[in-house]
Amino acid sequence: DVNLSTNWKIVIQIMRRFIHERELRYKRCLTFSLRPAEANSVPETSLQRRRLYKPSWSRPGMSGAHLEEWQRRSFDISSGSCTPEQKAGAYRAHILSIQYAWASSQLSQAGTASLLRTYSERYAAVLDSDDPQAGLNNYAESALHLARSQRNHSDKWESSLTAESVLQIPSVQRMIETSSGRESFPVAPADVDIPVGQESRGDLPSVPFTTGRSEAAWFKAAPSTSETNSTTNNLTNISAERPSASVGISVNPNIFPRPAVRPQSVFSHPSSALPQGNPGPSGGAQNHQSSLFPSSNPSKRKNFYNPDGSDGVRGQYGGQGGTEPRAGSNFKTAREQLMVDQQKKHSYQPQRGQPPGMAAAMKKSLGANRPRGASSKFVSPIPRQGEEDGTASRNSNPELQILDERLKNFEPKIVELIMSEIMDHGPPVTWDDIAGLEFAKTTIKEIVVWPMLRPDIFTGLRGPPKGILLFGPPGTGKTLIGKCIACQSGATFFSISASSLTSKWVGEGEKMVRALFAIARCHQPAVIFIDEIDSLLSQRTDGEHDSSRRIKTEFLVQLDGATTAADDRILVVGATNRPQEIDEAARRRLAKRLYIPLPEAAARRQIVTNLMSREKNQLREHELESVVTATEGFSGADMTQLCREAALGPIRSIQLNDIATISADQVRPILYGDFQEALKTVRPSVSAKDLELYEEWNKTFGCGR
Ligand SMILES: Nc1ncnc2c1ncn2[C@@H]1O[C@H](COP(=O)(O)OP(=O)(O)OP(=O)(O)O)[C@@H](O)[C@H]1O
Ligand SMILES: [Mg+2]
Repeated sequence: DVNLSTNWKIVIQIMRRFIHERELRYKRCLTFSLRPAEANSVPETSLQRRRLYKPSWSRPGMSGAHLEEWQRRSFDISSGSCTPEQKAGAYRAHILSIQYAWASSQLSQAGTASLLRTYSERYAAVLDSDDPQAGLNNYAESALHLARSQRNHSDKWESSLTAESVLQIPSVQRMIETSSGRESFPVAPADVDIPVGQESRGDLPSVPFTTGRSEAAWFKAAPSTSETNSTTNNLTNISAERPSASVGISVNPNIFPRPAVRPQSVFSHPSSALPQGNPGPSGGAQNHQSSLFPSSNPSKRKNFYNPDGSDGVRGQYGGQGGTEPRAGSNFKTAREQLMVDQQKKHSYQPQRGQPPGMAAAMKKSLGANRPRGASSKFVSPIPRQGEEDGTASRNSNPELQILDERLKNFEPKIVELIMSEIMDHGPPVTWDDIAGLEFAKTTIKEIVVWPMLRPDIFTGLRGPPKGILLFGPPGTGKTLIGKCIACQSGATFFSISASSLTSKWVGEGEKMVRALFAIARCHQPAVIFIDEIDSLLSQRTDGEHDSSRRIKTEFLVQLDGATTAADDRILVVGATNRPQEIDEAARRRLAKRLYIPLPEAAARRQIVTNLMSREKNQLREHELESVVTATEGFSGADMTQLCREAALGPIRSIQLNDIATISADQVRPILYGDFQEALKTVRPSVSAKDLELYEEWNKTFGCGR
């Protein structure tokens, strides 16, 4: 037994030695990049050993320095004695070296891709592993620690800043000023929504917007001002440095695709991504291995390390965790592009409550394409993208939901058609552009403009009427007044023609009228201007077509019916030169019936003066008086026509041959003689008999003095 045990001891010793030798050989292999066969035959003499052990990197054709580094790290990693941090560091360095080797054309693309895949997997494994011996899994922890450590700092802001006081900050003021200079900040819709909440404050040491409230506060900034808007830049930069989830800045993707980065992958720019310990989804970049490198062109390869990440590898490594575009990258996914398109579609709206003179009137063809503004309350029920996207900011606004609710029973097509009737801008018309008609202008200002300015005073009995009728001979400025209301009232202005409310489909016409009033209710205060209203609200007769009758009925009901709320701020303004044809029920509802007569002498003088002030003329005072006297019975439109005709006089006096060559300042000024000539051809368009009818109707139904 004793012998046997001695033998066993010998066997065990031999085995130990064998194992030890194997280990040594293995280490030699690793250290000197020897093939196992070479390592087997270890020479005895030191000279032989030195020759054989001469590291492979010093052999010709090998990039020694890098390979040595490689081998050393490989050894570190495989020795089993290194800490997870060392391991991760080594793998990271490996990845850098591989990238470097590839960039300097020392490795083939395929080889690089495969090496990168291998090491990124290992690196990710170390980072992700929960095992405290073998893995780190603390990158989130360190980020959170960072956030927590700065919380005290941010708490100071909490006490001093509120949503209101943010606007007092000089940089914000500057930003607003700069932006308002470009007309983009106050008008454009909110595009970047930055909720700064409790969790996020710690990560935003340089963000000046902290409300100190537990709920998110939203600060809105315009996108197009990014170069001048330093605060927005700040925010964007911060968001670019850290993933949005941890920073707490969220940009409403439905409105504006902010330039932010996704969580970095291990392949991202080495200096920014790797040391932060947040490699992002480890598999992310692996899926992009095949398209890892820009090309085999060395010059392009140099872009690999392009620090701004706008080109080269960084630009190409999308990662797969995020949905937002990278900073500095123009790339947009189809979804992001769709959002941008939607944003463009719904980005501007006529400003209700806008100061007089800011809006101007022009009709647009398609309401759906009309951009809307920041203060827009209306959200067309058509797209509803926000709901699909779960866009919180839009849907959380209860007012918008109510508006949607009100319009949900209407077909989107009809809503779109009505929306297209809203006039939002165009050549501005001021009250001074309307010559004469002082009584009408004052009354309209009383009814339309003042109640908009002081709705608190104009209540109860002082409340404005629901309808105005402008009647009078043709060309006296009824439509002009409508345009002026559109510009000056500050209300949402719908310019409706009878034809836009009629349809070949039975029942469609009434629906249109209903939709019109529903939308106007959503856009209060609103003015619905119906030019040539006689065609829409003519007297109801027996032989009349059923559909037009129903439209009229619906109109009357909407204007003043059981469902009409007393406090609705919708004003219907009708204009006609055939007031006698208007239905009596409609007449009652258009409570203020204002006669728009032919211009008096003073008004005619004003029209001529206004028009002549824009042209070169030598009309003396007494000559002007003669023109005014000679144009008794002319309407405003006739006066305009007369001036146009007179203005052609100087041109007519030029020889036909000279017309092609003469310069504009060589054309002579307009003279009294031209007016005399013009008066021979321009005649008043309103007859005395017609005038009598208007006078008569005005006496019977008009509200004039
Ligand atoms: N009071 C006015 N002051 C200045 N210009 C006027 C005035 N009235 C008419 N005009 C000129 O006549 C043109 C036609 O006026 P407008 O279209 O308002 O007439 P209207 O009353 O609507 O006519 P209709 O009843 O035929 O529709 C205007 O574009 C304007 O140039
Ligand atoms: Mg008109």
